[in-house]
Amino acid sequence: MEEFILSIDQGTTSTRAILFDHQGKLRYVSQREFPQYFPHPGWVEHDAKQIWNTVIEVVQSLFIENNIKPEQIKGIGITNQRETTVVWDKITGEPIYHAIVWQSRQSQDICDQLIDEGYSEFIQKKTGLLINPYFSASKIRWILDHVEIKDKNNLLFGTIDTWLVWKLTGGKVHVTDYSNASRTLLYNIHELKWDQELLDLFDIPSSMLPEVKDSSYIYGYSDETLLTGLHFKAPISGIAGDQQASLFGQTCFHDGDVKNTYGTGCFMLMNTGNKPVSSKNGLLTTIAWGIDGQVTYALEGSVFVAGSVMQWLRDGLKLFDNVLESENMARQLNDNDGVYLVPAFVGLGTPYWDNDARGTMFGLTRGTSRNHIVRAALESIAYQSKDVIETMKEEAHITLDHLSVDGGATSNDFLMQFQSDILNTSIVCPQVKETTALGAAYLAGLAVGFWKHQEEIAKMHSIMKTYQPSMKEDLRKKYYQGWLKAVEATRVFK
Ligand SMILES: Nc1ncnc2c1ncn2[C@@H]1O[C@H](COP(=O)(O)OP(=O)(O)O)[C@@H](O)[C@H]1O
Ligand SMILES: O=P(O)(O)OC[C@H](O)CO
Repeated sequence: MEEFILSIDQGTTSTRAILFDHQGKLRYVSQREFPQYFPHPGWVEHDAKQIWNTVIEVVQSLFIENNIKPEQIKGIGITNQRETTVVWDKITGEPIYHAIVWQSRQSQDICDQLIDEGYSEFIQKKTGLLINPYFSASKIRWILDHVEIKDKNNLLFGTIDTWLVWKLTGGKVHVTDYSNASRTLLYNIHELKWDQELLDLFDIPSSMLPEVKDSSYIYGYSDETLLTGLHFKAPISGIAGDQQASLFGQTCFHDGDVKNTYGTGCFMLMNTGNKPVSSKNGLLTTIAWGIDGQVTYALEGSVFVAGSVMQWLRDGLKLFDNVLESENMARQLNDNDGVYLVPAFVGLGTPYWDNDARGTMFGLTRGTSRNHIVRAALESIAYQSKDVIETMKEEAHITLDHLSVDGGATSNDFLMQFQSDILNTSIVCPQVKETTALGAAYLAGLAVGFWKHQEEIAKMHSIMKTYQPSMKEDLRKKYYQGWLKAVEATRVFK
């Protein structure tokens, strides 16, 4: 009977269950989108119970539709949208508020106060992060401030990995891994512990926090009564935040290896080995993973709105019915004709970290068509990634001979070719596009002996497609200068 690792990839817009075989090949996938809630401008929320339901649905349909027997599963890997914050009551098992999503800005005031009080350096030294509503700490504080609570002692906090493990184990295990802990603004990435001074600063009881473990580790077993009718008991043996998981899935195992993921947002991570490299230019220092008690660090550039700008064009502006159409629309034009879209819907991330910036469009004329707006949106994804790469080059003194990419939006050929042109660098797409899920599967497989070591995994990595730059230097410069001007103007207009 064939054996698999089950990977659960809980992303910002959808949940996927994927089976990988011993060769690291993607064999079966099941996926469900779930509702996004925007209760106020700049706020983004999910219903944690709906998220859990999508997990049950995708796992069940994966098994039933492909006739998979539970005993074929040798381990479960979980990877998740990071920072998104759930607080629930451990007695009732009920979340006390919606999950506050990483993109949400509702805890801005809490962050502004700490910045005004001069805590930025103090917090960056301990966590490698900036004071920003993006990270979990101010979201927890916001929930504690805004929800009527009967007994604080019964509350548990978790990022989505923690919530899912707790649900999968029938409420027995409250745990996270180093990569997710490092995104909370409460974890000391040098001492590898929850930091009491930060807990005091945000006034968060330590009793709410999960235990922090390696990213490849047997955390517990799935409760067989939960996934109805499947009698499904398997070790949960890998956890990593989705961006770190894709770094692992791209086999960026060595100091200096870089990848960029094009999903809801864009996240570029560089492996920095066993050294946390601190940034002066708006990059984040974070934990990539922990294996056998050894932590690997990464430097990260974060773009808040990338693929989601295409969803806005589809759902908000109704410029097309399917994001796949965007490629053809952009190709109708030979030039951007000076039209720029800066999708700062929830502010700007690396390198600007401007929470107050909002989306803007420039260069409109009577000749501007839907195609121009679509092209400008796709170009904005590439320009934002260039902003991050330029910062990384400056900060880490790297020369990049290629960029490994993954994520939903990499299926857009126009975008990938434009990215290659604007960076003047080749872009390399792996055979397995679901690199995030693959990384979590690798971590889970290593813990249960499905794969023996990282070298075995590295040998399985293969490339599907490479894009080569073909744009003339003067045009490349003109396009990027236009973008920088558009960003500057966006930041003035507040
Ligand atoms: N062909 C495409 N062109 C542009 N964007 C796309 C395309 N296909 C998917 N996307 C975008 O990619 C995102 C989905 O990618 P995915 O990696 O699944 O994201 P996440 O894990 O954040 O949910 C969506 O925001 C979607 O708009
Ligand atoms: O859902 P994604 O893939 O865009 O990832 C979201 C990130 O983890 C947020 O930090």
